[in-house]
Amino acid sequence: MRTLRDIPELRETLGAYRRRGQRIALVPTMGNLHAGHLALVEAARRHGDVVVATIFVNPLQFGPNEDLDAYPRTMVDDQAKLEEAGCDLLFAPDTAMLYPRGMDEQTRVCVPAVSEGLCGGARPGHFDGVSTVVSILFNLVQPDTACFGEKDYQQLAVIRKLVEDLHFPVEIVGVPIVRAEDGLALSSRNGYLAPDQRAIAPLLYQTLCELRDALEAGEPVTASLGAGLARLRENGFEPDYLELRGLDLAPVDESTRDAVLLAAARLGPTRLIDNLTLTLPR
Ligand SMILES: Nc1ncnc2c1ncn2[C@@H]1O[C@H](COP(=O)(O)OP(=O)(O)OP(=O)(O)O)[C@@H](O)[C@H]1O
Ligand SMILES: CC(C)(CO)[C@@H](O)C(=O)[O-]
Ligand code: BAL
Repeated sequence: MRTLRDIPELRETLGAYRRRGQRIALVPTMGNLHAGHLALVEAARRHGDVVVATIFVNPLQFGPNEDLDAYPRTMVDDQAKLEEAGCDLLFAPDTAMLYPRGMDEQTRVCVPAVSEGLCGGARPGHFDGVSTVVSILFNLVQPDTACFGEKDYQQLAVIRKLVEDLHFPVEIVGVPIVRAEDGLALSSRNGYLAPDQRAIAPLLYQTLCELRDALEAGEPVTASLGAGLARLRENGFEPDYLELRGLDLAPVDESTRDAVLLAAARLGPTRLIDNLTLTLPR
């Protein structure tokens, strides 16, 4: 696996693949790779002849009081994991390579409506940062396919709309959430959890599972969500949100059947997100 850090070299290398008629599958990440990321690489291998991963901790999607500086950077480990997983090329630019004018002057992409509320409400500007960097990566790599995790459910919805609205010729593949044995969704930020917090963390997923069972059995939505929030708070979580939405993230109404429970909650300084789909009874 080759690691490239600059744009001209990336374009030249990808041009050669394209001239040979090879399909390119992209896996964008922020690094500190775990089995969730490697599931994206596996999906990419099924969808393309050449797998290109990117590692870039994107300052544009972090708020002023978020963990940009603390975010784990583990390049040597990540390269070994990608190589082992069958990735062909890693693009790992620095900030000046992607944003040569600096943050303030950077042209931005905004995907309205679907970026609002949920994580977009708790992290203002976050999805503009994601949409901007993903647009840049799509323009640089020009992939046939790009793989994203369903753990970041709203992000996936934002990217699907971005691709439609800006007519990117890229097929978006959503990859199911990879979990630890106790149910906790794998995430780089799990590494911030102290042992006592790590022991409590699976309760987020357990709460979603219990809520799913209650809602599928016809329990009332508002009261069930209220009980879920109370359970999280009693156990030391500070929830940002716990919501039931349609699969397209529209609010639910009497006609909604397929739906998704979405949650974000902080345990100390660590922000965890998770989601679970379900079918509401008639
Ligand atoms: N457990 C997981 N299962 C499936 N996909 C995942 C999982 N964790 C992350 N991904 C996906 O990997 C891609 C890169 O995510 P990222 O590098 O931010 O990892 P992360 O572990 O989610 O980190 P963070 O803690 O910052 O949320 C995204 O498409 C994300 O949805
Ligand atoms: C898609 C992404 C790589 C853009 O920085 C990031 O938001 C992530 O890791 O999910
Ligand atoms: N996994 C999405 C990237 C972020 O939280 O900034």
